[in-house]
Amino acid sequence: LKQAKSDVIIRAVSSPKTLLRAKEMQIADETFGYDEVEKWVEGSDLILLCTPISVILSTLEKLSQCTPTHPILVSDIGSTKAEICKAGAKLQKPFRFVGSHPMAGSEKHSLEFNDPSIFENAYWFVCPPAGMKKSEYAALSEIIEFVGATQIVFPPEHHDQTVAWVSHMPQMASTSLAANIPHRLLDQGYQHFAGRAFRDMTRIAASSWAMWKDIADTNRAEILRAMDEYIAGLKATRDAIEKIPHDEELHQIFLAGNDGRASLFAPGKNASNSFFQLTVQLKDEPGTILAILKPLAAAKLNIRDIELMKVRENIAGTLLLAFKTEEQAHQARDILRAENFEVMER
Ligand SMILES: NC(=O)c1ccc[n+]([C@@H]2O[C@H](COP(=O)([O-])OP(=O)(O)OC[C@H]3O[C@@H](n4cnc5c(N)ncnc54)[C@H](O)[C@@H]3O)[C@@H](O)[C@H]2O)c1
Ligand SMILES: O=C(O)C(=O)C[C@]1(C(=O)O)C=C[C@@H](O)C=C1
Repeated sequence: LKQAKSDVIIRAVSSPKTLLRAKEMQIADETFGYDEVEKWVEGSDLILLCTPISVILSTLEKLSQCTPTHPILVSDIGSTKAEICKAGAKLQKPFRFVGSHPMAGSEKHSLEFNDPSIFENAYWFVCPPAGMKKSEYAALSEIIEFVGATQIVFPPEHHDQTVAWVSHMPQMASTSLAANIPHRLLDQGYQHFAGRAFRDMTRIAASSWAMWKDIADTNRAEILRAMDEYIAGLKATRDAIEKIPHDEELHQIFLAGNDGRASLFAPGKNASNSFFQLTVQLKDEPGTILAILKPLAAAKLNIRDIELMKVRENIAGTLLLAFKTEEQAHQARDILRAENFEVMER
């Protein structure tokens, strides 16, 4: 943001350790401690609250005690919206509040894991109160656009119902899976035999309790509903397996699963831009990723997404590359094949 808009002043509010690091990384112009509320409120145009939800709620309470001298747009990135928007609506002028939530993140935290491309092509929910004009939250929309995300305007309750299914329940499923590896496996060290499926499904089990306890607390009913639906589906799959060799029921569940997964990538309502993907087998030697990226950069091919797909730790694995157009993907495929890489289209 600083590079694109030199007149923007970024004020960071955090712990002394994080503020020091933010200064070193040149991502903050001014720094403030948590308790210096009056100081960081006065003179700000936009305040974006990025703490755990309970702290967003208590900060909104603190803001309501402040009397800044000019208009301030307040927003947040909390993963649930109904309760936060209700609290935000209580802020008086010159504050105005609009809730928001980027659908992108990571199980990792701290500045060291910052990823400037994390919001690229992600959806970013915005929940304005009834009657608020677009122009009143333009500063937030500008940030969303700047980081390459797509703004989706949604009512807060509708947001919470939706993300309960597509984000919160999957977190609970992942956590439950990782929390329940039976001792008969752990005691023998057999968890190390886990393939990519188990590793993919449990990546977010490494997520922070500080973040998720507040999500569970502020979207309890919807998470319970989504989990009940998921558990019923899991039970139906279990029961279908019991009926083998009369396995038509399981077959139908697999077909429905194929369709559900494919629906994530299908064009249609709310579909994000589709991508053309390649997989490249990595060679087990130093600099292999650079050897792939360098000729693509030289050909000015813009990689829209990149993922290191490892089957196990400590092996070379596969690199997944995504391009915006089929033509770019084909050009990349030909360049890499000429460099003797094994490339497949997905
Ligand atoms: N991680 C994700 O995938 C993700 C995605 C979208 C939205 N969110 C939301 O973003 C918010 C932050 O999550 P995160 O993953 O960035 O967590 P994080 O742990 O990386 O960052 C939380 C920040 O809040 C600060 N903080 C913690 N307690 C505080 C307190 N008492 N007073 C002031 N500051 C405090 C921490 O110092 C840290 O800088 C949450 O509300 C979460 O729901 C997270
Ligand atoms: O680490 C991840 O990929 C996440 O799960 C991030 C994720 C999600 O995609 O569900 C989790 C919670 C947030 O509110 C938004 C994003």
